[in-house]
Amino acid sequence: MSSAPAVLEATDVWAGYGGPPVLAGVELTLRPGDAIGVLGRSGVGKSTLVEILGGGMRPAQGHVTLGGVPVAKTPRRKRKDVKARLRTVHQNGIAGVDIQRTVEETILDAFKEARKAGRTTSNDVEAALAVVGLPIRFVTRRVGTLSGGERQRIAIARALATRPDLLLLDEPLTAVDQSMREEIADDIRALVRTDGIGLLVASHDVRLLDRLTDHVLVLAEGRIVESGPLREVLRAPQHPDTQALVEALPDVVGGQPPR
Ligand SMILES: Nc1ncnc2c1ncn2[C@@H]1O[C@H](COP(=O)(O)OP(=O)(O)OP(=O)(O)O)[C@@H](O)[C@H]1O
Repeated sequence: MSSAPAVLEATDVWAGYGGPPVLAGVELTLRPGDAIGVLGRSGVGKSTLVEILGGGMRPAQGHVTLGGVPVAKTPRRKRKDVKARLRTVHQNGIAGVDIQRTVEETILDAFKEARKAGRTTSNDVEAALAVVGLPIRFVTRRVGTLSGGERQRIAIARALATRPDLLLLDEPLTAVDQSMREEIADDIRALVRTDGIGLLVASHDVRLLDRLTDHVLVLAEGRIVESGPLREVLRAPQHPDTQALVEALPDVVGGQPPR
């Protein structure tokens, strides 16, 4: 991981929905070009953490900063800047995109929005689509006619087109088949590395995290209980939740780690 100043910093983050806390003192730091995975049992709070890191939900306690600026308490005039520097792609892919727009318009809108916020972007729709393995013929398709997996890929292409400082992905590519998912993961990984984009991916999909990230955090009992390169964490799991996860993945620990 790099030693550059942090792009994202979460300090003592607590959150919940009225019952017991879901997050209870999460700490994490992400530097430009870092690609971090968040693993954890279903319902442990991965999506909640992504929401908080992206400024979509305020923590009950603690704070999150993007390049030193709080993501949740940003004054309205600065909100656009934060939005341009940080992109979140949710599980359901393309929420918030007009399904009547074509793929080309959707990507061009993202370029335009980023330039308005002072970002330098290309205007190359073909290159933006190529990162997620979609050929140029998709440009004329209306978003509403795309399959679930294609929508997820457009959502990621659109987020990356703006060249954010930070990209947050919550269970990306769930609707894309395994071999395609790995290819796309490799392309995204190469781009974030080249451009120094910080990447955080919450997922159950260990193979995806293996392709996409160089470090994982395990979330359990509201906190980060393990941290390290994925294969090391899976080879010597310390926490019962990580052990359970490994038991469900015999091929990963049985001498055949993910490729
Ligand atoms: N709006 C809400 N109101 C009440 N409880 C919620 C709400 N959203 C999430 N929760 C609860 O908070 C906990 C954490 O949910 P979250 O979606 O963050 O977990 P997750 O790790 O992303 O789960 P999964 O892997 O199944 O997607 C769960 O127990 C969930 O039921």
